[in-house]
Amino acid sequence: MDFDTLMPSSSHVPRCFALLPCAGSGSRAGTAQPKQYQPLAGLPLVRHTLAAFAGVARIARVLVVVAPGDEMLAAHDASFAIAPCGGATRAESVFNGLAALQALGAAAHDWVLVHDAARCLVTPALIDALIDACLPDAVGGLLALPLADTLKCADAAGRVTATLDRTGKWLAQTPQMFRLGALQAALAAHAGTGFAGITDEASAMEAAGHRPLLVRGSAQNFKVTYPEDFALAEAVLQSRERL
Ligand SMILES: Nc1ccn([C@@H]2O[C@H](COP(=O)(O)OP(=O)(O)OP(=O)(O)O)[C@@H](O)[C@H]2O)c(=O)n1
Ligand SMILES: C[C@](O)(CO)[C@H](O)COP(=O)(O)O
Repeated sequence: MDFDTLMPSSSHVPRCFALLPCAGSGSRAGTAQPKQYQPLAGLPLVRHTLAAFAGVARIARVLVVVAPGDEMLAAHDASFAIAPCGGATRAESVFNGLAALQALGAAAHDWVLVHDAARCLVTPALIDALIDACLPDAVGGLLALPLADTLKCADAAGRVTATLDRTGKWLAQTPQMFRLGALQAALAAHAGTGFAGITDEASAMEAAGHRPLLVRGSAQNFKVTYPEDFALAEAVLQSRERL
């Protein structure tokens, strides 16, 4: 175990923790190693994600969930903790990570910001905007973007069957910020089905009857998923260095 000890909250003021699921295989990325470790602007991709969270003063601790046996981040500094408890799905990795956060001293009333390790272009400003919007909220919420394009429905042959009304439709991003205890309970309800249909934290919270807050994210906060995404992510990082 690579857990650092964290003192339990000495007051009732909820703290903010970050939980980075980093245990995927990156099968759509076409890289030899999991995409989160692919070099990007001179650093493993996940290091850019970690750098963004390191720039947010209100984050008490960052926990990275990796696959069992994954040593890629083993030689790390004390700026984050690692839990080798990744599961078969993203939701299972998050669920296991929440228990690891509790073992580090996080409490049920603390906030958890769950963020894809693969969204390496998130910025401190975006994370702060989510925290600002969610701290006063009873439920919590997520970064997301209103659909910018016309939305089509397809058949199995790849032909359009309908054009859907995009009014009120958003693309979910991360971070997604909820109280640790509420998120844990919401996810636990799906453990028996292998978290079927739970593709993000908000979907678990919605299924539990909550209505998460949508906070406008950024097109730059995309998830590196396909081979062509690496060059785009690198170009964005390099453009920021020039600023
Ligand atoms: N069992 C899993 C699956 C995914 N993830 C993490 O969840 C994030 C978002 O998932 P996605 O982009 O779908 O990553 P992969 O599952 O790795 O990609 P693919 O579906 O292409 O295999 C990534 O940071 C990934 O490492 C995880 O921690 N545990
Ligand atoms: C959580 C997420 O980033 C929201 O868009 C996304 O759903 C994760 O990717 P996956 O392909 O569903 O694992």
